[in-house]
Amino acid sequence: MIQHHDVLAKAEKVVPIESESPLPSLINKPLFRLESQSIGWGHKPVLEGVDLSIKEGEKVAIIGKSGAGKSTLVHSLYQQQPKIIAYCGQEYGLVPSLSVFHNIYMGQLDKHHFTYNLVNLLRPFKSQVGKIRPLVESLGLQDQLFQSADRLSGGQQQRVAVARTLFQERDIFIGDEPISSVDEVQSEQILQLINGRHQTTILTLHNVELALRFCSRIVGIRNGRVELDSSADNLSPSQLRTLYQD
Ligand SMILES: Nc1ncnc2c1ncn2[C@@H]1O[C@H](COP(=O)(O)OP(=O)(O)OP(=O)(O)O)[C@@H](O)[C@H]1O
Repeated sequence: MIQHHDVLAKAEKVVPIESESPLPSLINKPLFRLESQSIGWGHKPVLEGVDLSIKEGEKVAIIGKSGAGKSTLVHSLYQQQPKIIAYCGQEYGLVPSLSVFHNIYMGQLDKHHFTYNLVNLLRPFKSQVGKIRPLVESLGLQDQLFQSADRLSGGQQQRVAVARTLFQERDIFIGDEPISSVDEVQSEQILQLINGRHQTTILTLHNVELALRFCSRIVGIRNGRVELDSSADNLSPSQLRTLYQD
């Protein structure tokens, strides 16, 4: 369980900032705000002194070398408002014996009655197949729609996990390395899909070129701190690569 340490005693907890406006869609309101926050696991902080405010409509890439604390940060953000966030973690969490269709359908399991889900498990409703088919086509999985997940390659499994997260149709998409196992072309397709379906996205990425192309803001983590927080317009790939140096 991620702990928000009170190392900095008055540090504000990560809380959604309530909009006071009757027209929230017209205002670039903060969804997350961290102030001098220490974040870690158990009693061990991974990140300290984190100041981070993320507003509706932002597309944020979290960059940093392996072990820097990217997952720790995005998972702590997810924990703040899990009901409005579609979260795609590094572990795919697929049910191996179930088909691609059924694994993706699980993204909306909570929207239907138990009986409906049971019938759909045994004999998929045409309406649900009709909703999921375009998604699998856009991810190049149309030939695997009724293939069980345990017969997929690693990259195919990752695309199913992304599809299941997209199928949740939530306001905010948080992806923890959602393109780590797919090729460059598929990476672009996935990032286009995520951006096309969500106004607000927070992605941990290792590909700095794609981060600059698909995200409007780059947050760089190094040595347990947020070392960079800038508009993507002002940055080059070589500048981002310095975050990977010791
Ligand atoms: N579930 C967990 N329980 C305890 N410690 C954890 C857990 N997950 C990560 N950590 C620790 O937190 C630190 C940061 O890990 P984290 O996974 O956030 O880094 P990362 O930047 O996402 O790395 P990667 O790019 O390899 O995914 C590491 O020291 C790691 O051992």
